[in-house]
Parts: sequence; structure tokens; C-alpha cells
Amino acid sequence: MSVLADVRAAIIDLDGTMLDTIPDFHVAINGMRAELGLGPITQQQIALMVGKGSENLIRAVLALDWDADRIEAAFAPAMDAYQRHYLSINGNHSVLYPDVIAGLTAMQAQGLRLACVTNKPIAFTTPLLKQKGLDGFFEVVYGGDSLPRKKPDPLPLQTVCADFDLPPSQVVAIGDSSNDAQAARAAGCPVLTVPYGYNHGESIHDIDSDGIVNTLLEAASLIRSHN
Ligand SMILES: O=C(O)COP(=O)(O)O
Ligand SMILES: [Mg+2]
Repeated sequence: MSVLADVRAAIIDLDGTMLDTIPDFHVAINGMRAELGLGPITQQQIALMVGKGSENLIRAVLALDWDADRIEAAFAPAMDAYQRHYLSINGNHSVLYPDVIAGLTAMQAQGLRLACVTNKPIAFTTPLLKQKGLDGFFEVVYGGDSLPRKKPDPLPLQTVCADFDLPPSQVVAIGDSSNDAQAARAAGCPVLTVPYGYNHGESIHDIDSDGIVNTLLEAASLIRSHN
């Protein structure tokens, strides 16, 4: 029997799964770096660092130029600058991946309950989902700072399972990175991965997942075919 046979709900990741947000990260990070007297970096560099939340991203971006002591000394103002820049352009340069709306619509039509779990701060996530027409699909949304621990910790996924009153085996996680898969495995949720996002520069094929789907619409079809 397929691990997808009893699926009743899906937890969908945001950055790299629903939206290509690297162009937003790029503008905000380089705005922060300019304030700190640092030169611009490329989208390719940033794509390797996204996925483990804002604190991790800012430390990685500053580590390109500075040692640990200097990073600690400048961390609070750097984070303030980053958040200010990000919020001022949030969503302006980001685009939906193909078949995201169609996939979510199909999942909803199949009766799946939907949650969004992202490591993006909730203050960035809520307006972004609304701006891109994604907010109406999700019963619950957790950002990276909504709960005491973020992915790859299983807590956000376990919290959604509890919210939905479903066992983890009935809640599939869909994401673009090993972060999503590790959280899902630790929570006991089946997991599907998309190959087009940001997996810390690693191959999607190295992720322990229950299947690779090219789009969220393909994920919806795969789940339906096993239900
Ligand atoms: O902002 C991040 O670190 C990545 O967020 P994600 O969990 O939506 O991929
Ligand atoms: Mg992601």
C-alpha cells in the first residue's frame, strides 16, 4: 500500500515550492549589505543560503565578508536593516511557479485540508500569501517564528497534524528542500519534493522523500491516484 493512500491533508512549503522568492531576497539582502558598507552578491549565492530562516540567512550572508565576532557585533542592526528592506519590497520581484494555483485548487477540490508551513518570518509570509492570491487556500499558516522551533524540527508539522486532528500518516508535506523532508520524516508525515526550488545547492535526488513531483498539480494527481 502506498504511503499516500490515507492522505487527508497537505502541508505546503512557501519559498522555493510555491513562490520563487530569490529575487526579493536578493534586493533586500543587497539593500542591507549596502547599509553595512558591503558590496552586492548574486542571486545564485543567495539561493544556496535560503531555507533555514532569516537569522541563518543573515549570518551566512555576513560570513562572506566577516568573522564570527564582527557578525555578532553587527547582527541586530543588520537584521533590522534586512527586515526593513524586505518588507518594503515583499512580493514585488517574486513569482508563482507554474501550476501552483491549479495544484492548490485541485487539492482543495479533492477534499484535502491545506496548511502552509514556512521558515519565512510570519510578518513577511502573511502579506505575501495575500498579494499572490494564495491566502484563501490555507486553514493554518505557520512562519519560522510562529512556534518555538522551525523546520527541520518536526514541531510545525506536528502542530498542523494536531490542528487538523489527523495522524501524521494522513498529512503529506510538500517542499523543495531537505529541511522539509527531515521535518516530515521526524514527524512521521509522508513527503513529496519539487525539483525546482532551493535545496542548499544539493541534488533533489539525495533527499529522502516519497516521490518527486514536477508541480503542485502533479502532486495533487499523485495523491488522488493513491486515495
Ligand atoms: O525563509 C526561508 O528560510 C525559507 O522558507 P521556506 O521554509 O518557505 O522554504
Ligand atoms: Mg522552501
